[in-house]
Amino acid sequence: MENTIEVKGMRKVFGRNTAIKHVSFNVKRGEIFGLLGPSGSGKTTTIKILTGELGQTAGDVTVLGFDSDRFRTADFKAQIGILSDNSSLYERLTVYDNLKLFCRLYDAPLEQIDTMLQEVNLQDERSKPISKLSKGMKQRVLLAKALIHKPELVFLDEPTSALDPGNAAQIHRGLQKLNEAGTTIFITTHNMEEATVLCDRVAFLHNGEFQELDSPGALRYKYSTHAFHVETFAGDKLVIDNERSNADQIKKLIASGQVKEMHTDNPTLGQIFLKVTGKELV
Ligand SMILES: Nc1ncnc2c1ncn2[C@@H]1O[C@H](COP(=O)(O)OP(=O)(O)OP(=O)(O)O)[C@@H](O)[C@H]1O
Repeated sequence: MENTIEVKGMRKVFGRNTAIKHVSFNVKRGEIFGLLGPSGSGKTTTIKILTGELGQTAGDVTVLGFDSDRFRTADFKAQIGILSDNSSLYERLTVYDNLKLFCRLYDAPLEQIDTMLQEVNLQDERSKPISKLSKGMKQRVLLAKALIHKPELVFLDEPTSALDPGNAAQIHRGLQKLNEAGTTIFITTHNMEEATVLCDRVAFLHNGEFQELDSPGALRYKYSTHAFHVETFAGDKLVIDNERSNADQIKKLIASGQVKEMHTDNPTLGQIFLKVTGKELV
């Protein structure tokens, strides 16, 4: 199976509100796929459809070879992990006991618990009840819960939104490791840096449709003016088009030893999103 997720003409209507107008895409096996969009653009709705929590109004949705009418089966659930707003924990039980429960539920070996606690940097909290944890710590337990049964495909809805940069970076490293081991990851985020660092491909969701779908690098190249921005030690700032006819000028500048900084102007994903949709990604 080349594609882990296949979506054709997906549409979702809530009463008079069309949350997803018409969306088609594939997620390749082993890929980290990022869905980017501002609040209310339909990211959570998309994850809910792909995980069987909501039915689509129209369109064909296949995940891990299962058609959407089989998303509620235990077989399907055993192969996916989900971290979303709806994920919950038993507040009075300890971190360890929570994860033990989920291990039992999914028939996962208990040894997985300590490995997972290490991955999410919560070894010291293993005997604390959930009610005594910070929001960021709870989020990390939820992540451990989503991954405890080693699912083939993981859906992460804004996984690092409650985390400080240090913990977010650690989670990113953990997700990269997980992905290197073969897990496909579908992630939604507002965080452009997160998307740039983590995702093989990203889609921009706006007004219920995809506006762009490509790798962060390809999008940054596509929206670049390809000009060199040069700053000299004397404080002069030059913009030189990346043209063969400017090669001599660039050569001379470098030879003069006066170049303090030189870079191309590849825009950030946030800037591209704003350009494409006219909206900030917040
Ligand atoms: N159960 C529901 N009933 C009615 N409308 C809904 C329901 N769930 C979502 N919507 C609407 O669908 C649209 C998309 O919402 P969704 O939660 O998918 O956005 P989102 O991109 O995940 O936003 P956020 O980043 O704020 O979580 C919104 O207009 C929302 O009000």
